[in-house]
Amino acid sequence: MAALGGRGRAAVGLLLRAPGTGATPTPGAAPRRHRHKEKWAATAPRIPSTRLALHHFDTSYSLHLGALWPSVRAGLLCEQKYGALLNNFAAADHVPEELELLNATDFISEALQKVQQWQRGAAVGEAATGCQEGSGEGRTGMQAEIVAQAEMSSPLCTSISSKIKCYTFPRGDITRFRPARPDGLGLLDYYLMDAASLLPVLALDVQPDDFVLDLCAAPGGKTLALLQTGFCGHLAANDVSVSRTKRLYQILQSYVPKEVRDTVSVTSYDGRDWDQVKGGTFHKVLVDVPCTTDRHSAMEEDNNIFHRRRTKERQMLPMLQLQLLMAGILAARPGGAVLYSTCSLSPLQNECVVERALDVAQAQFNISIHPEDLSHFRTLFQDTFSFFSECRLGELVLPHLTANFGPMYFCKLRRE
Ligand SMILES: C[S@@+](CC[C@H](N)C(=O)[O-])C[C@H]1O[C@@H](n2cnc3c(N)ncnc32)[C@H](O)[C@@H]1O
Repeated sequence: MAALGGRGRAAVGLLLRAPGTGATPTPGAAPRRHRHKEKWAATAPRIPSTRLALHHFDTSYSLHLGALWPSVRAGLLCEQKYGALLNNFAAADHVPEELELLNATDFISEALQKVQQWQRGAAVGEAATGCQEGSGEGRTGMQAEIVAQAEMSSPLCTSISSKIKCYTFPRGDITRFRPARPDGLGLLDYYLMDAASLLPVLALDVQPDDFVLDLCAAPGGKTLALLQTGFCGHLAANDVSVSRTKRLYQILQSYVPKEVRDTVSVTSYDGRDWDQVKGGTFHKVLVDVPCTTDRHSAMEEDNNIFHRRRTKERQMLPMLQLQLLMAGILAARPGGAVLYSTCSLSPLQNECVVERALDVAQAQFNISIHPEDLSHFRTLFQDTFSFFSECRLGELVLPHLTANFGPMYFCKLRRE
């Protein structure tokens, strides 16, 4: 594979000059190279990266999220909540019962049941009022609401893979899951992850025999979830980091039987060059990009992208994200879907990257892309997650003390 100069990368370089794609300056920004400043820098007390991150978030997110920011901030600074993704490949039939005894529920099947109830409620209401289908005449306010909910949620109901099961504790319940256990063959019974990370996988809506590309796959939580659908005809899992790719191998080894692992190809390419290998071939592409990982940046000094030494890398993130998204778009076949996701609240890394990709795809490649409406996710999963209702494009899960998942941004694009 060529190291540089993929079609997407060059085109993005030409078009990415607009203001607003760079990260905002923070107190951590590198000083200009003057002798006296270097001397000062060597003796100045080191500001923790977590503090720099919080300062940056306070400045930009208070503007973006307004009155919601203090609550989201508290969520970021408190213990994260997990979900237990059941491993369908393990012999673990007893696990659902064990988890339900603890008061955990599978939030996906619960949401599907809710839609079915709404649909039944809507049908009964229509019958009772003799209201003509689609006309809406004669509905009470309550009936109209039920019908609206049923209609909004039905696209998801038909598309969601009910094979993915993920248990979470109810809002406000901060019980922790026990560590995963092996079955008789050594496969672990569940995978603990941020339950909001499953939403991009559900939105991708993998269908039987789909060719799926996971462009930034390591350490592999979403790869594992994609495999739980049982639908991937072939799964290409790629990540540029060799060390993180090893972690992906370990997860596959611990959760997936050999015959299924054999349908997965793991590579360590720079994802920006992917179109030079296998352009236009995938039905579904997941582009889960590197980002400011806001929760980690607010809490952990280790490997923190707000460290002064990483200022340039951080400022270049939106460019890298755009290049990766473009590579994902070029890897999708016409009619295929691309799912872009981050674990950041930053609109510069979220909506702005998607909007720019739509422009680049049209202007440089004559490819039309349509963002798909995922607002029914908000209706369906409102009991489990707190959503931001004002994204220009895509959906955003906000951390909240009673449902401390996310942040998770996801946006689905359809290639024409
Ligand atoms: C948010 S993480 C992915 C998490 C993963 N999808 C999961 O669910 O476990 C982003 C990943 O992008 C990878 N990455 C960074 N730059 C990349 C590039 N140019 N090409 C491919 N992967 C890249 C990083 O190594 C990192 O593992």
